[in-house]
Order: sequence, then structure tokens, then C-alpha cells
Amino acid sequence: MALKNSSKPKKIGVVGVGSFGAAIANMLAEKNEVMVYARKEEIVEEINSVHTASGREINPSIQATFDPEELCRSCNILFFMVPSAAFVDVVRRFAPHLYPFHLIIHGTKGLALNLGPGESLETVQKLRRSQILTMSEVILQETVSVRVGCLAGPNISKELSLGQPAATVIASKYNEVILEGQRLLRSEKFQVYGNSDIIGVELSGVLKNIIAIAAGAIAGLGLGENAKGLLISRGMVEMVHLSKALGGSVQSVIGLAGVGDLVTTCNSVDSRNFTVGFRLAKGETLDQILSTMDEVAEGVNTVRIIDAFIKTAGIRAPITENLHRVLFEDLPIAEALHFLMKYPFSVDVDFV
Ligand SMILES: NC(=O)C1=CN([C@@H]2O[C@H](COP(=O)(O)OP(=O)(O)OC[C@H]3O[C@@H](n4cnc5c(N)ncnc54)[C@H](O)[C@@H]3O)[C@@H](O)[C@H]2O)C=CC1
Ligand SMILES: O=C(CO)COP(=O)(O)O
Repeated sequence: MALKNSSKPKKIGVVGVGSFGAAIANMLAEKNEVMVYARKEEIVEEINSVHTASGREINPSIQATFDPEELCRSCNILFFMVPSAAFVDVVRRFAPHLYPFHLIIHGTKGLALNLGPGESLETVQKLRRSQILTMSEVILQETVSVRVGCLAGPNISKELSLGQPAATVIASKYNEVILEGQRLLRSEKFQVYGNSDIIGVELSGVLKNIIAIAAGAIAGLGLGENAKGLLISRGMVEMVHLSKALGGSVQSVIGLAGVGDLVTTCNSVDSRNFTVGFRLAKGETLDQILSTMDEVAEGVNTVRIIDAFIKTAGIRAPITENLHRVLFEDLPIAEALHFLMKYPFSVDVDFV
């Protein structure tokens, strides 16, 4: 049955109530009626009865459903807040219930692959740009929605949940999406900037996770602030080159969603990506770390994807390449660091 976009006021939908989804749903609920989607019936039950989701506090005004159709019928604006590994599946579950009037903003800082049947990263090994999708590209590919945006910036969910001041970027080709995001989320504690370069903003949030793993490793090795400053500035240059090669602008990388989030994530013990690097430097294996983390560290998969992209892009990205060898080829962190210190970086800023 075709759905009409009635003039009845709609709720705001949030898909995924993990760490970030719960924080954003609660912020949206300060000014709006909110409905959240969780795939597990017991989480829906927990939210509707005791107003928590896996123990995280949920504003009592928020209703939960595990029915994508109900969420799409009740809401014109949907925030997708699930990890990239589940993103394509989740979007496909929603696609039959989405109409062009739906406006979608996602908060996911990861990438997906666009490969042929039977192909995987292991079989192809090298990736072209057309084989990599940002989450907005997944939404455009899988649904009839066109008014798509992303939300990215220094937004550690624990700090947002404590009501600490922060800011974010809503990026979209459609000004209407930016204005709606600002209207829904802006408050005295939360500033919302706009940017029309959605690909550049998505890539900024994705690529900073690589550098955050490396920053965690530097901290885990007991190195100082000079080393961290070196990593952050070279990391930013690497992000600029990668983002340009993938279709983003330099401006977005040097803005809040790029440098802003890079500085935050490289300094926060609450960052899951930083934590992965820290624990690696303390001697744990990647398998040990991932099997004991409840939440997602997107940077691990991003390193694999970007390392495979570098092989076709004709650019060097020494931090990513060395981190790939540490994560997946057993290169000791101290050796990776030694290699980077010998790397012939000679020009400080070569992109402006
Ligand atoms: N936590 C943070 O501070 C921030 C996270 N992000 C990004 O937000 C995204 C989500 O991260 P978190 O909420 O932190 O992750 P999380 O690991 O805390 O939660 C992920 C949520 O997605 C749900 N999920 C997983 N697979 C699903 C599926 N197939 N169908 C439906 N739901 C599914 C899980 O049940 C869980 O509720 C990531 O891309 C992350 O990079 C962005 C900014 C801040
Ligand atoms: O993106 C984030 C903060 O802006 C969260 O970083 P982590 O995913 O590393 O926790």
C-alpha cells in the first residue's frame, strides 16, 4: 500500500540505540517526539518499560519499535546510527518502507564495499574508488531517498550524554537537510555547523579513526606530547590526500569534522579507536582486543579498506600503510614507529 506523507506532525526516528544512537536520540528528545528502532525485541521491551537500552538511560518520552515499517510510517526524518558493518543490511531492511519524502541523516564513521557477487576484500585485494561506498552513497544506492545528510564531528557519546558542550557538522547537498538537522539538534550546549561537501565530511569522520588508533599506540608506548603533535599533524596531511583522492575537499578535513574530531579522538581514553591502539601497544593481539570490546572500533576495518585503495590510487599514506602492517601482518609497533621516523617527509604542508 502506498504511503502518503500526511500533514500530521511526525516523530523523529533513530535507527540503532548503541552508544551514539542513544546519545543522539536523547538530545533529539529534548525538543522533539522521538521513536527509536532496535532490532532486538528485548531491547525494545527494555526501552519501553524501564527507559534504558542495554543499561544506557533513555529519555522516558522515547518510544521504541523493532518494526522498520512502523518507524518509517511514524517519522519523516530518520537518523541512521548503526555501525558500517551492519549498515547495508539495515538500510535494505528499511528500503521497502522509505519514500522520497523521507529525509535521512546518518552518524556512521565507516565505509562499505561495493563488490560483485562472490567477491570480498580478500579476493580483490586492491580497491578502486567505485568499489568503496560512504554511508550516504549506500543510502542513495539502496533506497529512493534523495535528501540525505551526515552528522560528523568531535562527538564522544559519553560526553554528550553528560550534557557537556560540543558541536557537530551536518553535511548535505541539500540545504534543507542542513537546516532540519540544525533545527532538531541545536541547543545551548550543542552547536550545529553546515557543510555542503557531504563526501568530504563523511571521509573526515572515517579517516580520523585510523590516526586515532595510531595515537592510542603512541600513548600505550609511553611517548610524549611531541610525538602526538607530530602524529596529529602528519595524520591530517594524510587525511587530506586520501580524502581528495576519494572525492572530498581539503576544507572539510581542516574543519570541525576533520581536525576537530581528529584532535578529540586522538586525546580521548573514551575513544574505542584510541583504545585499540593503546591496548596493541601494551602487547595484546588484535583478536584479543576485538573479542573483548562490546562497542565498535570502525578504524580497524577502515585501515583494511584504505590500504587496499592506496594500491590503486597512486598515493602514499605511510601512517595507514604501517598501521595495516601492525594490525594484520604482525609488524611490531616499535618497528612501525622506527619506519615512520625514517620516512622522507620533507615538506610540512603540501596541499595548499
Ligand atoms: N560512540 C561514539 O562516541 C560515536 C560513534 N559514532 C559512530 O556511530 C556508529 C555507531 O557507533 P556506536 O553507537 O558507538 O556503536 P555501538 O557498538 O555502541 O552500537 C551499535 C548499535 O548498532 C546496533 N546494530 C548492530 N548491528 C545491527 C543490525 N544488523 N541491525 C540493527 N542494529 C544493529 C547494535 O545493536 C547497537 O545498538 C559508528 O559508525 C561510530 O563510528 C560517531 C560519533 C561518536
Ligand atoms: O567518532 C567519535 C568521536 O567523535 C568516537 O570515536 P570512537 O569510535 O573511537 O569511540
